Amino acid sequence: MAPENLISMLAASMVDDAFHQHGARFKDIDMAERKAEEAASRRNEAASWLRKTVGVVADKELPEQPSGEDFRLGLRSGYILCTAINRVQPGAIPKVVACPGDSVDDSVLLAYQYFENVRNFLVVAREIGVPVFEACDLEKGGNGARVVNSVLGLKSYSEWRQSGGNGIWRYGGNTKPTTNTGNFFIRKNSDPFQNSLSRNLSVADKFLDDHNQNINSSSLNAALLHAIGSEKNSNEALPKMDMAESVLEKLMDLVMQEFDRRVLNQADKDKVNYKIIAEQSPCPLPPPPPPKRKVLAEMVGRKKVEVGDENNEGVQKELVCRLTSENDFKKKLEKQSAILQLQENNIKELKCDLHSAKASIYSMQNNYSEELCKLGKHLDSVTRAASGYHKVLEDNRRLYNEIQELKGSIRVYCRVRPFLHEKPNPISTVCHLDDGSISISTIPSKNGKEVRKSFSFNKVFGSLATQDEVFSDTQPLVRSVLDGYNVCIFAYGQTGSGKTFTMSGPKEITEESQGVNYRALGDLFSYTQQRREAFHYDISVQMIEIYNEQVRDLLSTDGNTKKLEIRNNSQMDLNVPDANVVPVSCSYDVIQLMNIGQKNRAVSSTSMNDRSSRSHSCLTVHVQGKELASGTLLRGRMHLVDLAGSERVNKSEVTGDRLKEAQHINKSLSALGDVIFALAQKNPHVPYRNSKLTQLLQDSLGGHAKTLMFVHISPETDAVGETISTLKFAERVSTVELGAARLNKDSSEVKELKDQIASLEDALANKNTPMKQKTRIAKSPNKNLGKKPNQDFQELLPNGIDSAQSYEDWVDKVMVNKLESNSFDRQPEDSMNQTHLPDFFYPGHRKLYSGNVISRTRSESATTDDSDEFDIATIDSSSDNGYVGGNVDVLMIKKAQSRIPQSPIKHSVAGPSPSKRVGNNGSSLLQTPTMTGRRPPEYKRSTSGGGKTVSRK
Ligand SMILES: Nc1ncnc2c1ncn2[C@@H]1O[C@H](COP(=O)(O)OP(=O)(O)OP(=O)(O)O)[C@@H](O)[C@H]1O
Repeated sequence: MAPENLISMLAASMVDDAFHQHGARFKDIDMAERKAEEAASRRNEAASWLRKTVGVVADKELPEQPSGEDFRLGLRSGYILCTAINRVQPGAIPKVVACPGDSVDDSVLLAYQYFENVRNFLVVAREIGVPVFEACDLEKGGNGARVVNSVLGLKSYSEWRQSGGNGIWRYGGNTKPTTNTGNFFIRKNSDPFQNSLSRNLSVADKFLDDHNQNINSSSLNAALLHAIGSEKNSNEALPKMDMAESVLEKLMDLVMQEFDRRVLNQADKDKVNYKIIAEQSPCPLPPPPPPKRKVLAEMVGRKKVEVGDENNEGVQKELVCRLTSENDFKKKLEKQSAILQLQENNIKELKCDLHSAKASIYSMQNNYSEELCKLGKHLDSVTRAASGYHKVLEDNRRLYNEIQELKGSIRVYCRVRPFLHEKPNPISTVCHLDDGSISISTIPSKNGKEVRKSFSFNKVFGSLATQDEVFSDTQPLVRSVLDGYNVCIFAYGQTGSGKTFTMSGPKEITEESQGVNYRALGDLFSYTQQRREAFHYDISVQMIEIYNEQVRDLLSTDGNTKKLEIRNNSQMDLNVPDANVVPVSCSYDVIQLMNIGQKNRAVSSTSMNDRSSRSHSCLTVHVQGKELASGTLLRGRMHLVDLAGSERVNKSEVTGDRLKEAQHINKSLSALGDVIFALAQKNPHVPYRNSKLTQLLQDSLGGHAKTLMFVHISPETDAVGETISTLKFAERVSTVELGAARLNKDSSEVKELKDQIASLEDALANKNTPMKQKTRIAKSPNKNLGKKPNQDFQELLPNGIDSAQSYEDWVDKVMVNKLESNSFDRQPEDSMNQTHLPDFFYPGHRKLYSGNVISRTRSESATTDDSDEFDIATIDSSSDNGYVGGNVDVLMIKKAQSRIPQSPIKHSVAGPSPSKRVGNNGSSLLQTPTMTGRRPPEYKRSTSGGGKTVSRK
């Protein structure tokens, strides 16, 4: 083998050895830290040996584990070192200059003496074979490691001597004799690199030894010479140790080069590996460690400087650490790639799992969607069935309501007043109530058992019901006025039971406590606003009261309302052009008017109610709507009636005027009872005219109006008698069927015709032509189209009879005859002398509507006492000349009719019911005859001819 190859092989072998043996040992240990640790450990070892041997470590006391600087400076005087060597080898240094302590100045003299000590120590140490240092190493910035190394060498020597001094001592465990004074690379036995180096150096030593014996003949000689670059001197005999040093230096160079080359190769490989791993890694890897090339170059440079120094173990150690860390990094990378591989495998497995999970989810989804589909179908059928059921229910309700509508049943709402005076645990007679029924507990019967009576109504409101709740159930009825229906809402009940509260509100009215009257008008106005695009509405109101059987206009300032002027002058301020019918355009007007009306109403204090209404009040709202597109007219009228309360005079303890009022009230309510009774029994005769009240309500109770009664009861036990009778009465009212409500609708053509008739009528009147008796057979209802009722009626009058006169007399006659003949009617004693209801309560009131109206409703004609005298014919609403609208029964004179062929259709004849007929001037027929008290001589009732006729004398 060539010598250069041998040296290279030696270097490579050393590097291999170092990598192989100690690669894993320094895993994860930081090089600098490790170096520092080791240096500290060696220093501590040296310090502790000095402490043990000399007693002190330094010229002054040092901590247990001194720093490098402290340790080094502490030995500056050389005293401790010399003492230590004398202890190991007594008398080795005969003269040692003692350390003077802190008090002595560090003068030049002392420095010299110290130097002497140090020099003596180094000389002896060198003789013994202990590693030495430079004197300057004890100064600031000196190489402390060499000082420590020297002390530890001394320690080692001391131990060797103590153990008997067998063999040849050599620091580092080498058994080579210590006679040489050369520098050593040898380090502690524990140092890994040292082991490798030692082993390889042993090879070198052996080689050198061999070479020494046969220096000129062996090829190794050339290798060594080559290694030290002294080939030309190969024949010269070199001193063995000098040659060894040169060989070692060269060897170290080669080791470093080999090391550097390998590390650089490894760095390149790592770089490639890192790139591959980074590409495969699912998550970003930490950046690769910086290339070691520069560091190594530095190390190599440093090695060059330090080679030959016995303290270059730091560099060696550092190199080993570098190698180790590189190795660690490689292992780390391998480990990471193994982890990555593992993770890849795991991911593959997970992917498989995911696929299978997905597959099972898809199948589950399919199953579920099938199930859902089935459920959906099932649900669909159930929903259809349910909606069908609901529809059936709804239809039932609708049909029921329609039947009710068709029957025209009077709706009855019951309201229970709360207790007024707060008593602890008041006992209520109302033991149960729900939406449509109420049970009253009556006085215990003789056997002590509580008796309960139950009543059913359209709606029952408990004592906690608010005004708003009460109105909300009334609202649809109110709104139908705008559609052309006649509506009547009246409050009935015992005195103090809450009628006025429901209709108007409490004494101090707020928005919340407003009663039906205010709310109804407010609602009408807001509803007209909603419809303003399609309809134009005119709304007017009136307010009257029936007080002691007298009718008084609560908003009027003239006539029989003189008293009102005295009671309240405020209405003068209103500046209303027509006091009877007041056009209103907004809720504010209405509120003002109603407030005045309320104030004008007769109210007194009784023991039952401190603000007891002593009159029946009626607020009438007239509505005329015009459909803008077609010109069709809709007419509706609404009575809002607050009746005076019935009272037992002995209970209310009234006397004088109050008593008289109570009697009138009770009488009129009794008349109302009679009317209801007759209607409920479907009696042919209904005694409307027995009181002003029944006359007032005649349209609503007997016509085709929508009628609602609020029946009020008090909850107190002492009122149970009145409560029961009130509820019985209300129940009877609810059985009254008025027939379907009729729409008051005139098409524009009808209106035109009416206007024509009116003008013709005027022309006729102007001509003053004697009226011929004419009969007219209504072959069809349309025949009556455009006929004014008066015209019809005048057509029926005999020749030569003044129409107006005859008309009045005729009515009177009929009435008188009827009164005389029908003892069932309980006509009020003073009926003929009393003021009658103002004409605005009747259809065709001239102030509101164009054209005079002679009309009455079918029910009226069918059930009044006139019914047996007249044939009744029904005409279609389209031919209705009257305000009431719908079927209008007109009178037909049988005699006159006899000349005319009978129509197969039921005839409609001219002529109103006496109770409803109005004269040419539009005033109520009822008013005129009774006001005058005259009886019409021209007419008499005749039953000849077998039919229901009215004949002229
Ligand atoms: N639902 C109610 N909530 C609170 N207070 C009520 C209610 N109903 C009636 N009242 C009060 O009861 C008292 C009597 O009521 P109201 O004057 O309305 O009775 P009435 O039936 O009109 O009596 P009358 O027939 O004597 O005129 C009043 O003080 C009224 O405020």
